[in-house]
Amino acid sequence: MLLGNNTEQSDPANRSIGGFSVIESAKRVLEFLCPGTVSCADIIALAARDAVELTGGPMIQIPTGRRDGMVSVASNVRPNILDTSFTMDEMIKRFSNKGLSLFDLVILSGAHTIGTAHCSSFRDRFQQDSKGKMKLIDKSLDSSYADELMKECPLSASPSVQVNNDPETSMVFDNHYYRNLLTNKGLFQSDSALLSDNRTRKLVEDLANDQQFFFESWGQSFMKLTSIGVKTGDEGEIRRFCSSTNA
Ligand code: HEM
Ligand SMILES: [Ca+2]
Repeated sequence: MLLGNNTEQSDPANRSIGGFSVIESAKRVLEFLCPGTVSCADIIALAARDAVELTGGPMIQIPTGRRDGMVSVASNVRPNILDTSFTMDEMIKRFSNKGLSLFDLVILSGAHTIGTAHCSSFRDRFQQDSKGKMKLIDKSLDSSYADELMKECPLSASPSVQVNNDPETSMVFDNHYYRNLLTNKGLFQSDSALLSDNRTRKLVEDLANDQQFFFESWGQSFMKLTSIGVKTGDEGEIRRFCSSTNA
């Protein structure tokens, strides 16, 4: 079972993930043309790869042949992802558990150059006092940026309100994310941490100054990301529908 109580999708950390119907449509076409061949895991990896290219990022070739898992339990979610509140050491640990380096952490975080976030993922970085004035809680956040965020995310805001991750070029895969970090305008605490930490500051500066360097590095780190824990051979299966296992 992949949907419903206690599955990976049911964990609140996964609540904002969308696009499942798009993956299912791609699967429908593939099953019609070429049954039992392309896994849902491959479709998702290729969709992520294509999203980067379609928004102006680097073109990357990645291997296919992933097989789909048969087990989905909510308790597997939290230990395998990061939270925006993590310290640098916690992030490094989670990444190294997957064979990813400190370099990969800085490069892959650059994905926050596109897309959006719900207010709840950064609202604890500032507070609104009784007069409506912004009080900065996290001093690594630029206060005028925090002011803007508070206006977009007032306490009265609906939980569905979203803001752009990279306000000026949220639809463009560029190195603007790193430029934002340099001016203390990282949206999540986990973004700001990359500039605050001595181990990663220089790399952030280099990426902010050299988009080509970001694009080349992205190719390498994304390749590693899409190779983690891949099932091959007789492990798993090729699902017929991405929303359920075959059995
Ligand atoms: C380093 C640790 C990371 C943390 C703590 C983190 C956290 C988050 C959070 C909280 C959001 C907003 C979710 C919401 O409120 O709707 C988000 C959005 C996003 N993240 Fe990350 N993320 C991390 C790494 C990554 C990586 C490695 C990638 C891709 C390689 C990535 C790609 C994205 C994208 C594309 C969005 C925007 C999604 C959308 O527009 O729907 N993130 N991230
Ligand atoms: Ca951008």
